[in-house]
Amino acid sequence: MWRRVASFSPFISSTKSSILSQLVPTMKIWESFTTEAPIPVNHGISSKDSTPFITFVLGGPGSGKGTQCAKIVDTYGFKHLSAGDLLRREIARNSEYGSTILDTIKEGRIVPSEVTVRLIRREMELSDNHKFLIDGFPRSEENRISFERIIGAEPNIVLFFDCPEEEMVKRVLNRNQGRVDDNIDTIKKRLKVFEALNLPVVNHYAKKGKLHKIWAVGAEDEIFEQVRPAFAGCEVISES
Ligand SMILES: Nc1ncnc2c1ncn2[C@@H]1O[C@H](COP(=O)(O)OP(=O)(O)OP(=O)(O)O)[C@@H](O)[C@H]1O
Ligand SMILES: O=c1ccn([C@@H]2O[C@H](COP(=O)(O)O)[C@@H](O)[C@H]2O)c(=O)[nH]1
Ligand SMILES: [Mg+2]
Repeated sequence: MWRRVASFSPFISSTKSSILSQLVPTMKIWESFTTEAPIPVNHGISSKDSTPFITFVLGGPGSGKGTQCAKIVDTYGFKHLSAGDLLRREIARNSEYGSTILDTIKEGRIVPSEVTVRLIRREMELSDNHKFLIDGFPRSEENRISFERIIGAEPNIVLFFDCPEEEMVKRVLNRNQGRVDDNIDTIKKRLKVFEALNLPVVNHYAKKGKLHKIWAVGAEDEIFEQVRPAFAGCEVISES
């Protein structure tokens, strides 16, 4: 059943246009990152034996995407690619643009699409698996369009974990994984960005009949029971 995406948030006061203007750092900062090894347009990943089977996993901060992805990996054998983890890895390995990515994450903004898609594409190319769970991406229409242009593929399935804001805030503040963005100031910013930009992506895939909306409140196993039907056509590798 469809539920209304959380709105009238106590944290969300800015208009969409003011959010949009704050989202990405000036492109100049990223110019050399994205041009030093250009991503061929329409490159695709056609060198792999199998056509990729792509699942996008959407939902607000703390909605439980990572938690449910672990179950999907165990049960259906997907390769989990968390866009946030790939960006955090760039920070951890002190890559040339790690500090700019760090600043963007601290501000709860969105890293330019070409940077993120390039990281995702690299992981897809390196993987022997052809079933991918892309977690926390695309966060905006611009992200979505960039992925489809650069990878040359659309997702087969899109999961959307729908969770009330109060619950998301509570979970993120209790997460205790030492993430630089798990603090109330950054959470407010992340929620504003999510509210402003997520819905068009969700609507796009709903119109295409690819969206599986999941009520993300309750026990983790109960939530996974709502996830299973989305993968009805996939082989079960382990009953969990
Ligand atoms: N159904 C649930 N009920 C209560 N807590 C949960 C549930 N699912 C996950 N959690 C907890 O909430 C926190 C956030 O979960 P998780 O990291 O999976 O969210 P996420 O959507 O990946 O967040 P982010 O977008 O910030 O990466 C974790 O501490 C996790 O253990
Ligand atoms: O596609 C993406 C994914 C993530 N980010 C940035 O990383 C943080 C954390 O992401 P999580 O999915 O919660 O791990 C997010 O707030 C963004 O700042 C991004 O820019 N693009
Ligand atoms: Mg996560």
